[in-house]
Amino acid sequence: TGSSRPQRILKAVQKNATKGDPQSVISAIDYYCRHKEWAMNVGDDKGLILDSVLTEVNPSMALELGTYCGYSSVRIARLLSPNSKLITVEFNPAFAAIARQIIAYAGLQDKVTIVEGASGDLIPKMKERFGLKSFDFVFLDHWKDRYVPDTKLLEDCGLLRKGTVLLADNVICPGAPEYLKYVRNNPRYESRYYPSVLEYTKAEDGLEKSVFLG
Ligand SMILES: O=C(NCCCCc1cc2cnccc2s1)c1cc(-c2ccc(F)cc2)cc(O)c1O
Ligand SMILES: [Mg+2]
Repeated sequence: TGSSRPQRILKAVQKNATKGDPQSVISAIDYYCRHKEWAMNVGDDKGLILDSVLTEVNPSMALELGTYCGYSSVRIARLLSPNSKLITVEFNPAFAAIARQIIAYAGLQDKVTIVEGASGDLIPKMKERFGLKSFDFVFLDHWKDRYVPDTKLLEDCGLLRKGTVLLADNVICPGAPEYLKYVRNNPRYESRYYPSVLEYTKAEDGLEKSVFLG
């Protein structure tokens, strides 16, 4: 049994990035996934949009659904103010283990909590587990058919507040058509589409930003 793709990504970070330097970790992953082997990170094109939305929101409490190798966790956490936190949820324990090491290599372990499990099970437990009122920012990057049920779950669990920003990856490729319908036809959301490309390719993809109006 050889190494996994996430393990090879971790190796590339350890070889090419500088410990404690988040930007060098991001660049090392982007270089590896563009020139050696593709992987489902949000990537550098959509990453710039993620950065700009994050800088605008400046969240104290952020949630990410879908950690994978921790690429977007590093992108998000590097821009958080002191004392702000990111909770990131990953279903696959092997992915979570790699992400923990990549986030630590970037020096961001104090800002990021990785939680393993299914979003549908974990979201209802978040308030009590983390003593939080609500999220200021949510990045959806997990199973595309979970975007709608989990958004409804976040609403029902009182984890969204007036002004919470949801940012969804892959709304074109692989696609989240039900989610686009849900947020675009819902008076409780103000939505905007940011056109871009699928990570490391020329295929069309984009991010949907939706502000919860309460
Ligand atoms: O599937 C994608 N991401 C989700 C996988 C994570 C599964 C989880 C479920 C779950 C449940 N609960 C909690 C945490 C989690 S994490 C994905 C796929 C592509 C892609 C793949 C092939 C292709 F040809 C073109 C695009 C691109 C992307 O940017 C993606 O994000
Ligand atoms: Mg994605």
